[in-house]
Amino acid sequence: MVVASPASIIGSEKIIEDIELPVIDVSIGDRSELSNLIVGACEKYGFFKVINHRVSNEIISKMEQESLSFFAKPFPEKELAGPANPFGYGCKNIGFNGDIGEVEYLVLNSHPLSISQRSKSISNDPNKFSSAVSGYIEAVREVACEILDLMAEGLGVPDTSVFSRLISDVDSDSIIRLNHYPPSYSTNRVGFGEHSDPQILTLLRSNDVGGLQISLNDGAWVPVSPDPTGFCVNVGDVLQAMTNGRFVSVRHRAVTNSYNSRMSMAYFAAPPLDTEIAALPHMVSAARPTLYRPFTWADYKKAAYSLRLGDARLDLFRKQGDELA
Ligand SMILES: C=C1C[C@]23C[C@@]1(O)CC[C@H]2[C@@]12CC[C@H](O)[C@@](C)(C(=O)O1)[C@H]2[C@@H]3C(=O)O
Ligand SMILES: O=C(O)CCC(=O)C(=O)O
Ligand SMILES: [Fe+2]
Repeated sequence: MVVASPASIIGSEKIIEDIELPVIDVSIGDRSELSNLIVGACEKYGFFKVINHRVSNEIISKMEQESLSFFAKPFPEKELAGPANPFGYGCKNIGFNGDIGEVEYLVLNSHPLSISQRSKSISNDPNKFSSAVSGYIEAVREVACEILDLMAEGLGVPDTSVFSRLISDVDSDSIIRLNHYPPSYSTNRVGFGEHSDPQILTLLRSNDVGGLQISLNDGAWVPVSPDPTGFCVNVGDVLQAMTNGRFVSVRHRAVTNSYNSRMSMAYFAAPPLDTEIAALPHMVSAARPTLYRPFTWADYKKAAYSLRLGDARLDLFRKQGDELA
């Protein structure tokens, strides 16, 4: 039996308020400047904010409205869309290994057919729900593809669609997660504990209530100021492996706000299950040998789901001593 540990109270950790995280205006015309800014942010923080993207307000507010309506339902009705195994509605329990947090959520596979089937247990107007979710996914996927192409260009990789091809594949294993963190009234609490995202890239949009924090290497936490008009973008473990550690899959967490509800929606861009993940040849040299053994996305997902939220999954695939050649 797995015993859940209580969601912790935010206490004595070091919180650094005065670091300016990179904000990237993707509407600027100069592609080479844009790709250099993105590469710099991914190397230093594994994280940046995107503004002036092309996802319309209409698409975002339709999605937000559906999310609000779902979380506003009485608990027994929401439970009909659960349990999250891993898709569906979950409350407080995260994953299968005893992690808990002050959050309720809905995780959906990104395929329109799967959304449409599941929407029957989620919404009183399933067609409206599935059209809002599919429209949102299509629009954020386009932004994600554009960002991934700019990354490849900035890294000098000859095949500039090497990353975006994986997430635009019809069999891509991308998912969407809607999170709702109710106010905690007294002390701030951990809503979604420290972790890295397993996939290639995450695009997260939230309402105007803060809570997201990213971890610096020394254990200090940097709060990310909320901006409902932009996206927070972070590198996932697969992109760290494909760039041979040049980009970092940043550890992050979400804490509750004392007075207001935080709502976030995260799109996790992933490759098809049978994709073999290995460092791109361009990222490997004598001075920078391959860090990870090749694995398929299916292998990686299996490992991720067998571990706790905060475990360093990628370390399982790290080459040791004489394997480093
Ligand atoms: C504890 C877990 C929840 C998670 C699967 C895992 O075993 C480890 C990774 C977790 C995570 C983090 C990013 C995403 O929110 C998520 C959907 C994912 O792909 O990996 C969650 C998983 C989950 O909640 O099912
Ligand atoms: O809600 C947030 O700000 C973070 C959520 C998150 O990290 C996740 O869903 O993986
Ligand atoms: Fe995350």
